[in-house]
Amino acid sequence: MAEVRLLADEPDVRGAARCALRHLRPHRRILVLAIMGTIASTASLVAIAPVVGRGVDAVLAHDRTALWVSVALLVVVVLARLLLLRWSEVVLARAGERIVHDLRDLVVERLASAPLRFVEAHRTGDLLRRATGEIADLSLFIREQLPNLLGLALTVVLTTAVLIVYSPLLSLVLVLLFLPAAVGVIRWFNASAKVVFGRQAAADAAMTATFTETLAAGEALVVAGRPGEWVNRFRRDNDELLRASNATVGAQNRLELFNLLEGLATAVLLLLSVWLARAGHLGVGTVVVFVLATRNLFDGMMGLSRLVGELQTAKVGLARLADLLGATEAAQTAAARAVLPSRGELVANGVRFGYAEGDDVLRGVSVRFPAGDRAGLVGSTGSGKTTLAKLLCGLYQPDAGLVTFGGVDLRTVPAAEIRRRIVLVPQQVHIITGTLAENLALAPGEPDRAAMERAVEALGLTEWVAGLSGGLDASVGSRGELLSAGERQLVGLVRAALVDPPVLLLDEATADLDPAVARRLETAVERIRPGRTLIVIAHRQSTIDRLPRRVRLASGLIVAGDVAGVVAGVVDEPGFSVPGQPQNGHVTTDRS
Ligand SMILES: Nc1ncnc2c1ncn2[C@@H]1O[C@H](COP(=O)(O)OP(=O)(O)OP(=O)(O)O)[C@@H](O)[C@H]1O
Repeated sequence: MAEVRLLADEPDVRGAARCALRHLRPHRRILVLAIMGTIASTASLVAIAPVVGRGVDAVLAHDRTALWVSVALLVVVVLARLLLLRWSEVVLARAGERIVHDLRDLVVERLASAPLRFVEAHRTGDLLRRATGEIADLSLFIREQLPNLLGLALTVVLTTAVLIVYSPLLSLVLVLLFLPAAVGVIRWFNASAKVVFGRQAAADAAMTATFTETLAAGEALVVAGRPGEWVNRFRRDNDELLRASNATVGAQNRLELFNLLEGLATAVLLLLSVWLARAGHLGVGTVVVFVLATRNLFDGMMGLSRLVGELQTAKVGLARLADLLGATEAAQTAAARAVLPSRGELVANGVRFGYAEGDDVLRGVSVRFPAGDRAGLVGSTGSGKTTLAKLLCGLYQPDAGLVTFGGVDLRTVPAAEIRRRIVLVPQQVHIITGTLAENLALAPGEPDRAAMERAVEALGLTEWVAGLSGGLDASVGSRGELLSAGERQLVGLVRAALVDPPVLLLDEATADLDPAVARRLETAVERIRPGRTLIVIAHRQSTIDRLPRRVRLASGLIVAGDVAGVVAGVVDEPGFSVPGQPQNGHVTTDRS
């Protein structure tokens, strides 16, 4: 497990802002433009109250010119507010969509090049939630919450300045009445927000993950007569999400105290300002400005407090997304540049590997496959054959020991280069919804139709393809449901032939194969073989019998009485080693 850093369900939100800034940087020009628009539109909003106050004073002073100037000014600021607000909303929406588009691309790119162990070690639904839901939350943040946050914060600051300019005394009363209570409410909210929003995001991801997995396992559950299990598993996660959501609503309700504070403060201020106006300490225009501006201030504070809640969701989502980008970036920076030779010996030396810490499946496997070798990898179920095959083709990296091809350590070679030289046809060949040709096109190197036809012919599969309705354009159904396990492997073999690698590893399908398909597979394997190394994880006796050499994994985990732990390796020649690496491999080569 040394090669992957696992994702946290509730990652620390502290690094999230830094990560966001990094990804926002390429879009800074459009963001700065939109932010300036938001600032100007907020300034126009705040200017409305003083302009109205000026108009009221002009009416009271019977000054028609001043009144008309105030009316004209009011029209200008209201129009400016509307136009600037709309403009900045459009610009931010565009910027948001662009940022989110780039992030989606980046996440998929990172996931596509992440180590297989990283993808396997996480629930599909969790990765899906981070790659879609969490990015959508970020998009919402940029399009709506960011302009709101800026607008409201600026409204509060500018309105406070207006209030202080118009009446320092009333402003002081307002601050004394409102501020300590407001700070208290926000602190009370924050105390629970840190926990509940993270818990809700994790519960949401868990529910998505369970839903995705149970959908995939639906057929198995129905066949086993236990569809209720699906519902039960989902219900457990759904109930947890409900509890987490209730806790979030509870935390958000704490913010409703602002309404009460607002009512109280407005009442006190109104009474006080009327009293001050009657006593001649304040002009009526000032009272009007003060009441309007106070309203703005409360609206701003209320909006801000609500946003604080929404921002927690965005922050937690961003932290989960940042966690994914950070973990997959670490894997990328370790990327290597070496090139593999076109022929060579494939060697595993002292290879140790485990899926979980302290539970090694392979404990010092050493084995050589010379160029052009034909070998069967055999052993009981769970002995680690597939695991070894994945190590031999660089899909996993050993926790200790080395895998080399032509003397080059696979850890130093980029994944795409390894795929050109060593191809694994897995037990369950992955098929996408579409046609046979679309599936063959997934082979590296973007093969064209002529190359596909040549490969099909070379493997002796022309008749099989012609028998499918539509030939290469035959639909394989949803995720290949129209193809049998053996036929999927035929697709995998044609993909391999399109790459033309010097080493082919075939993890034979265990399912009972239709004799006709089994024959086709055998022919295809024979035809693909010349000149290349062929390693077959053999499950069928007929395959084992045909291979001249067998490499046996003896219970990849435990061999009783072996002090070095488990030895599952097999080598033709014992005793080869790589400097600095332990050598635990045992030799059991069968020759027919
Ligand atoms: N992705 C995985 N995550 C965790 N454990 C795994 C994973 N894949 C395999 N294992 C475990 O590793 C051990 C070896 O599995 P592996 O599939 O390599 O054996 P195998 O010899 O190929 O078995 P079979 O013949 O049934 O295909 C098993 O105990 C299996 O449960």
